[in-house]
Amino acid sequence: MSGPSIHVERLVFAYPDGRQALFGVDFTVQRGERVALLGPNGAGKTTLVLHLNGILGSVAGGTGSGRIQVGGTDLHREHLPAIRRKVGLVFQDPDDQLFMPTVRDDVAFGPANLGLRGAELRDRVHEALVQVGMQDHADVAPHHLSFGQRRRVAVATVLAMRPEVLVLDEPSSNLDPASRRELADILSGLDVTLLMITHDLPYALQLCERSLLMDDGRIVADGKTRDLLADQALMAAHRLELPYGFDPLSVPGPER
Ligand SMILES: Nc1ncnc2c1ncn2[C@@H]1O[C@H](COP(=O)(O)OP(=O)(O)OP(=O)(O)O)[C@@H](O)[C@H]1O
Repeated sequence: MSGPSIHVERLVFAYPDGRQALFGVDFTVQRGERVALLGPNGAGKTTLVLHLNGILGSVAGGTGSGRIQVGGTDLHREHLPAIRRKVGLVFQDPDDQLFMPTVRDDVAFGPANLGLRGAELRDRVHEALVQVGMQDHADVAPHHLSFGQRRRVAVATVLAMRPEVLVLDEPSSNLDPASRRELADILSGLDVTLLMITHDLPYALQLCERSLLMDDGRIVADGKTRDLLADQALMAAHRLELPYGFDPLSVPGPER
């Protein structure tokens, strides 16, 4: 299926304390695209993604204006349950998402709330755990897993809702190189639209053909990740730094 998956138009937002975080954000992400959201601390990245399923915005405090559509549905108060099924958020800290006695219970929580029961629920949970390679850990308590495994289970809790859009906040943070690579393989194999906040620029290059660069509540660049990272003036102007010796032009990008 093609067509826009996320469409944001003239999005403006100020927190209840008056702090303006978004100053008119416009972008569209097509279905199945993988897009990195880059930018320095305080650029507005989290504020933007929290709008995508109505956690923030005029519906939930603060003042704002603009238009958000997910899968062609306008984000209005009356569509919030539908939008929240379409947009799955994976937070930076998996422990914010895991609170049940076992991995299976955590992954079942969302679909059970949707009304799934019995074999249908079991199949849904198994499918999500297979997607992240954690099917052999279904009966384990999440706090007995490694951080990398907990992050994969957090992704599974969201995938079990069969979202159209998967939004990840810093998916590679605190992962060792092997876990980082395993997660990249999992994410690149998913059939979803993916929007990923990251300060890990090589990870953005590896996973996302396209990047949006935010600063001061605005999108200041939108293009191929490789081109953005190779633009030294752009990078310096927005306080982004590649690891020492890393040449974005010498690394193969995502195969799509
Ligand atoms: N709950 C809040 N109340 C008031 N201001 C906030 C709140 N959360 C964020 N802000 C402000 O909004 C602006 C954007 O913050 P945001 O967290 O969206 O940036 P970010 O790009 O995600 O940063 P980081 O990379 O550090 O996570 C900042 O100036 C921040 O101080």
